[in-house]
Parts: sequence; structure tokens; C-alpha cells
Amino acid sequence: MASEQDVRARLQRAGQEHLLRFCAELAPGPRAALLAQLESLEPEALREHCQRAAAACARPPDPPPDVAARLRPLPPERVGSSRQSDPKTRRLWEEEGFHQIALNKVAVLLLAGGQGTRLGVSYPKGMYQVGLPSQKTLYQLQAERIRRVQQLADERHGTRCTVPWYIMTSEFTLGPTAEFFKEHDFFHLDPDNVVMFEQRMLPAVTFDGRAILERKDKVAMAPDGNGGLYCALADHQILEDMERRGVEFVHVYCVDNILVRLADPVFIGFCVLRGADCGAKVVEKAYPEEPVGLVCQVDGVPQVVEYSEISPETTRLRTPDGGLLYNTGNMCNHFFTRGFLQVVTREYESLLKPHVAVKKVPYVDEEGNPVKPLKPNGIKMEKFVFDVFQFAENFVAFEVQREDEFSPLKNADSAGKDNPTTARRALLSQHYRWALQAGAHFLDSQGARLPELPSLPGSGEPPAICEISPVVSYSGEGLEVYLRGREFRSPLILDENQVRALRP
Ligand SMILES: CC(=O)N[C@H]1[C@@H](OP(=O)(O)OP(=O)(O)OC[C@H]2O[C@@H](n3ccc(=O)[nH]c3=O)[C@H](O)[C@@H]2O)O[C@H](CO)[C@@H](O)[C@@H]1O
Repeated sequence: MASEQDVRARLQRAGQEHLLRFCAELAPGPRAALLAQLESLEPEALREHCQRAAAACARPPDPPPDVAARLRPLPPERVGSSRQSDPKTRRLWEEEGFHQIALNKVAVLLLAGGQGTRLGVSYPKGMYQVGLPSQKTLYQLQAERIRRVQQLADERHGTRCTVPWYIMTSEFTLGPTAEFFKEHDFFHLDPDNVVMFEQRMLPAVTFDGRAILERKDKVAMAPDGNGGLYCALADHQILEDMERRGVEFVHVYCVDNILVRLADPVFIGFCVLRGADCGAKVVEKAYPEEPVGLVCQVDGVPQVVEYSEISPETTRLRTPDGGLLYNTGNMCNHFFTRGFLQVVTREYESLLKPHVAVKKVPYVDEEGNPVKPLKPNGIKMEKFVFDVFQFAENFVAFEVQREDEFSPLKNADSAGKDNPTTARRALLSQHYRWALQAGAHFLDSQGARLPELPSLPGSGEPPAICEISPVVSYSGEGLEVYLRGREFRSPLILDENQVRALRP
């Protein structure tokens, strides 16, 4: 371990010597912990990080005034649509996707390093359960969708394929996530095919460029944003692991969309047949100010402009027919070829510009008292996963139906939107629609038929409660054999056991 003297010399080079101001009064344990943490911070990088944060914060608020003028919607030739395509084309994409999955060429990669601050939980968001009858967590739903998509590819192609699951965590989420997966026996996936790796952390910085001490013995650190993915892939040789497994296509997604279709064969197939190296799923925005990134072009280059960096006036612009001009909402659901990820990690990562987030960061004052600030006092610098789109040779967007594929869990119920209630409702409405399409009828507790509302939107409360395990159906397929012409009392939980009992 480095001595205090060494660490002090390094911090002097970085202009951050104040981080040692309580060192002398610490007991040996905390002192060693602090020195170890400080030793891991490379002086030049720390200096640059702190200067950059302060400078970025001193600039006028983003976006620069001329961004709106440089924005354009994506040209139609770059956009495919699941909802507007004919069934034959959709089938073609799906077949191609399943073909690639059966060849073991597809992996999924979960971004799970975020802290769930808005949701108000101290544990990883994937461990959250929104109150489904089965009490499944987001992680379990995702694991089961992987199992089902593998099974469907196997049935079509007579294989035994694997969709490896890469999970990017952070210092905050790795321990509890790894523990949770162990406790749940990896949700019946082979642990060898679940690869967890950790993204880097960066110090939080004051407005005048000083790294913040959260405690006398600890610097305040935050994950480096979901664009930390590219450094983390290199740090942990993840692309090499993918290469060993023969993975060519990577489906990257955000932890909190309860409807997420992992390794979605339709999306994968569309991107592969288009020869894309990079793709993004999009949904039509629900309302102009919806907090979703805007997939568009800036100066003719495909990009996402984050919701926090676009003015309300621009979000409200309309086309002559009355629709929103900027309508393509980012779902944080991306397609990358391994080749593209390789080029990005080798050549472009250092060109990604960090984004500034001003936050309330707990700290110790000059006397060493812990303070929970009431106003934002610190800067966190984050890279964004989509900032690599600009480097793609062939970028495509793929539009899907919101009620089929997008219901993010961002907030606590008090926020009214994108919360546990809306997520639960979206999933149960979808399963209710699938059950009706498959020919099921529902009865109330007295045995009377309940009304049938086949076009119920995701936001509506379904007349009957029906939850279908992802192990039974991935996107509504294969249900007729259990449900057609049958009557069920609400609630119906269609899981593996129930299916065995219903099999003709
Ligand atoms: C930067 C980004 O992608 N923004 C998108 C994100 O916004 P949003 O602001 O909701 O992004 P979040 O903070 O929820 O992060 C998205 C995902 O990245 C993960 N994460 C975050 C920070 C971090 O350091 N490490 C990490 O892995 C989170 O765990 C989560 O799975 O989702 C929205 C859809 O729901 C999109 O419309 C936004 O354009």
C-alpha cells in the first residue's frame, strides 16, 4: 500500500490535497481505506476530471443555443417499423433473428449500474418487484424471457442454443446483484452464461473543481454513466469473451422497462438484414415533455439528444399534419455488432464527451460534520451509451408499439408516471390482451362472464387479472393450446405448473 506521503504527492499533482485533511485523525482501518481509495485515482486523470467538471458547469446551460437549428428527424430510410410493416416482412425479420440466436451469435447486455434514486430504493432496480401476482422481480422476468427465446430458437432450428447474459453493474449494484442471482439459483440459467462486470466510478466534484469528501475517510464517487460501458468492456475483456463464444450481435438494454423483449428476434433480424452496425428501438413519444431521449440527426449525423438537454419549445414543435416533429423516443434498447463495439472501445471511447449532472451530494464540512445538502452542490460527470451512434457506418432505428414493448419503471408511485403501478398495469394489460387473442374467457368470483376488451391500452386496468410466465410465452405466442374456448376465474396465473395441468 502507498504511504500517506506518496498519496499526498499524487494529490498535489492533481490539485486535490484537501482530500487528506482529516487523514491524521483517522483510526488505522479507515485511514488505510482512504489511502487505498486515493491511491486508485490516477493524478493526471483526476486533475483533468475535476477541471473539466468545473468548466462544464461554468458554461451556460446545455444545449448550446444553436442545437435546435441543427436538429432534424431521422430520414425515413433509416427507420423501420414493427407496427407499420406487413406480417410477411415481420416474419422475415423474426426468422432471421431466430436463425442468428440458434447459431449462438446473439447476446444480451443489461445496463444495471444505475442507482434507482428516483424510484427511492437503496438496492439495485432489477431486484424490485412491482406487485405482480407472481411477485416476480424485474431480474426474474428478464431471465425467464432469455430462457423462452432460447427455447423458441431451439424449436425452430433443432438446436440447443445459448443467449449469454452480460450484466454491467457498478460498485453500488455488483454485490447485491451477484448475491441475488445466487440466492435465486440464477433463475435456472447456467451461471457460466451470466457474466457480471463492473463499470468505473468517478469522484463527484464541487462547482469550483474540488473532489468531494463524503466522509472523513471516503471520497464521494458515482458510476461514470451508462456510457461507461465502453471502458468497462475493455477493462474486463468482455468483447474477447464474446468472441470466444462466437457472439456477433449484442442487444443492450436498460434494467427498468418491464416489457423489454430480450434478444428480440424481430429487432435483431431487422438490424441484421439491413446490415446495420448500430441500431436503436424507438417508441412514439407519449407527450412532448416525456423524459425520453430523442433519436434524431444533428448536422446530418444520427444521435440521441437527451431529454435533459433539449428545450421545451423544441419538444413541442409540430408537423403540418399536427403530429410532433420530434417523435422518436429512445427506449435505451440498442443493437450493436461486436465489430462496432470493438472499434468504439479501441478508437472512439476517448472522444465521448461527458455530460454534466448537478446533484445533491452528501459531504463533510470543514469541521468534519456530515452534511446532507438541501440544494445541489456537486457535479457528476456521466457518459451516455448512445453517444457512439455518431460513429456508426449504418445506423438504423426500429419503431415499436409502446403498449407491446415500453413501460419504464423510473419513479415511486407518488410521481404519477412511470411508476410501479403503471409498470404492473402495462404487463397485466398485455397478458390480458394475449389471453383474449388466444381465445380465453374470464369469469368473476360469482362465475359470471367478465366484459372482453381486446384493445385495452397499457394504461387501462384490465377487467380480469391474468399473468403469463415469460417461460410460457415470450410475445403472446403458443397460448391457444391452453386457453382457446376455456373459461377462467380471475386471477389466472399461467405458469409452468398451470400449463401442465391445461395441456390437452
Ligand atoms: C443516457 C440514457 O441512456 N438515457 C436514456 C434512459 O434515461 P434515464 O434517465 O431514465 O436513464 P437511467 O438513469 O434510468 O439509466 C438507464 C440505464 O442505464 C443504467 N446505468 C445508468 C447509469 C450508470 O452509471 N450506469 C448504468 O448502468 C441504469 O441502471 C439503467 O438501466 O432511458 C430512457 C428510456 O427509459 C431513454 O429515453 C433515455 O434516453
